[in-house]
Amino acid sequence: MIAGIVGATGYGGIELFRLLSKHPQINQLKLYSSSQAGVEFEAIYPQFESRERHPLHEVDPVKMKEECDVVFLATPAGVSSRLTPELQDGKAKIIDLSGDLRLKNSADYSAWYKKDPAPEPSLEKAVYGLPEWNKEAIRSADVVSNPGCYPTATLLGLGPVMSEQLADPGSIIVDAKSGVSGAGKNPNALTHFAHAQENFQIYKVNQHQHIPEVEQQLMQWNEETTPITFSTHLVPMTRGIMATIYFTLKEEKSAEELLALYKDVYADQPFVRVKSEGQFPCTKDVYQTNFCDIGLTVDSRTKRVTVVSVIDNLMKGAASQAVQNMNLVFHLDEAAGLPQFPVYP
Ligand SMILES: NC(=O)C1=CN([C@@H]2O[C@H](COP(=O)(O)OP(=O)(O)OC[C@H]3O[C@@H](n4cnc5c(N)ncnc54)[C@H](OP(=O)(O)O)[C@@H]3O)[C@@H](O)[C@H]2O)C=CC1
Ligand SMILES: CC(=O)N[C@@H](CCC(=O)OP(=O)(O)O)C(=O)O
Repeated sequence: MIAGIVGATGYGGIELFRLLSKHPQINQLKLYSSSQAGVEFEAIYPQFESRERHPLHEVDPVKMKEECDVVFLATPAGVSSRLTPELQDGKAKIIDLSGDLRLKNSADYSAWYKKDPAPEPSLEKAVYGLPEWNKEAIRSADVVSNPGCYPTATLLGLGPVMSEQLADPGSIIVDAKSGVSGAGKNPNALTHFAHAQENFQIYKVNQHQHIPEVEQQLMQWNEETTPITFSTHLVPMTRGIMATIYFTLKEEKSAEELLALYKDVYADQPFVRVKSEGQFPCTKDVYQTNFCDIGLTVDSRTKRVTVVSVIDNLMKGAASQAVQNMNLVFHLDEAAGLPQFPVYP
């Protein structure tokens, strides 16, 4: 198969390059760049030097949709909303890593992303690529919209209790933290080393663009969903997301009962690992993997549940989840080309 990566020079694109280079079903990689066509990928990133060279090609959807079997769009918001309509009627399947195709209501996209939305036919075609909850639809999709990094951790942490109508939706508070690579390769005032190191910051308070994405999926599970509190923080580390999620239950349950539910729901999902009682995950447990690790407890005094969900933002939060989706779209082994264990320590 031939895979194309648009935005290959960005953090998500580099991670796709690394994974797809070793994927058993990919025999050729075509890389596209909007700013450096003609330059070789290895000239920009010599750490990826090998016997093979990868020239960066111009972003030309007419060519791409016929020369590739699958095209990954690892581009900033506002790009795939324009590229997808031109790409979607060709041979290539599309997997978009940006937020452009995730929100079914285009007014929500305009309000939260402050950009023009994708056209309706593209939004209608796009299948939300959270494999653990949407596998069958992904298997027959032509266009997959890869979930956001924070929503991946949050939704995997909330899915079992929301789909079983156990959590009181109005009580949900998500306290999420991300490593700096979540902001992409270009530093800004928030992510500049001198500001971010030895610092811990909250950002986009009540304004994060992932809020409507999380609420959209919660609504699928429970129509009584109301707006949630969702806070994001920048941690001075490179990779990793931890979402600490708080809510109350509609009826009393012990941690043991909830863990049994989570283990049962995710029993057949190769990339979700539920911890044993009293154990909680940390971001290094999933470093450079496609895993989401989940731990939880119930506070016997407040009756509040605490769920802790961790992922690697560049992997399960972006590139490796995109490869997992590609595997499903092409009916391959869901784990093909994905690392089994974290890099540790
Ligand atoms: N970083 C993360 O942890 C996550 C990122 N995402 C999303 O994935 C997408 C990629 O993120 P990330 O890799 O971090 O971002 P980066 O900023 O690191 O890279 C984006 C790449 O997109 C390319 N690009 C920029 N403008 C255009 C354009 N107009 N047309 C085509 N390509 C363009 C650039 O490459 P070139 O100049 O060579 O074209 C750039 O290298 C974003 O939408 C992001 O929000 C989602 C989940 C997690
Ligand atoms: C640390 C950091 O800045 N993270 C980014 C994640 C961006 C992202 O993944 O954006 P989309 O999913 O909307 O494409 C943020 O919070 O905006």
